[in-house]
Amino acid sequence: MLTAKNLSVAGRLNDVTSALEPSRITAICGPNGAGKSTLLDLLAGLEKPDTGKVLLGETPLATLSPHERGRRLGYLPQTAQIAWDVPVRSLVELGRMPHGDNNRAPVDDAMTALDITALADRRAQSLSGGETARVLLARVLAGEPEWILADEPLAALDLAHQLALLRHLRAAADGGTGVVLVLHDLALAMNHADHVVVLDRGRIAANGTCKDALDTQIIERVWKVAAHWIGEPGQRALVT
Ligand SMILES: Nc1ncnc2c1ncn2[C@@H]1O[C@H](COP(=O)(O)OP(=O)(O)OP(=O)(O)O)[C@@H](O)[C@H]1O
Repeated sequence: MLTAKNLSVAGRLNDVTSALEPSRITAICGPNGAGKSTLLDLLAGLEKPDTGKVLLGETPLATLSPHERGRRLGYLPQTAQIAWDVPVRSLVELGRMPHGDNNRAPVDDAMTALDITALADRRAQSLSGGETARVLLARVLAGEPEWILADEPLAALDLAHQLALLRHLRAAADGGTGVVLVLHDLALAMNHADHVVVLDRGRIAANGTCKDALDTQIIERVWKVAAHWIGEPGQRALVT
């Protein structure tokens, strides 16, 4: 369990308490500025709350060494950039750094899952935006973290790569990994998450199953948009 207990950060998160379960995909949704990235940064231990704490199991995240945090939590920021112009494969291999090994299998698996094997020898800074996003995600997956914390991981991906990544994340969740995704696309959250946390102005506005948390009344209250869902479960579309 990854627990955010009574967190607050001045002006950004105001008393957020939420528990995230392993073996499922949790979507964090909410309007611009609601505090989604702030919450993810706190869950990843990259930012310290003014009050409250984050627990990984029973252990306060703040007491873990950066090394252990890096091994257990795989984090992909919203505006991920590649600082070093190394070959793509070397960049993905950096995902193994917290383990101190050069285990090839998880690196190969991650590169296959993100369809970047053909890019292995390309210089990282020569890639397109979507290719860059896939490479950085592969680095996270190569670390085989207990938790994947990703801020808008699907935003730069084309449809086929979105679906491939979602299949991979589902397989990871089925294997016990906790997957936490910040998503703006409410239909992706509705169709692919198991659980949704809706943030509104730094507070939790809804926390439950996709159907409950993304109920049209909540969408109207939080996003100020009148909308309705159409289609079958798993294939729903939001019509405004
Ligand atoms: N380092 C910071 N210092 C002060 N305020 C910040 C900082 N980073 C973000 N904020 C503010 O905190 C609020 C929440 O920001 P956050 O990035 O968590 O929102 P978000 O829900 O991820 O938004 P978006 O959908 O636009 O990415 C915003 O009003 C933002 O301007």
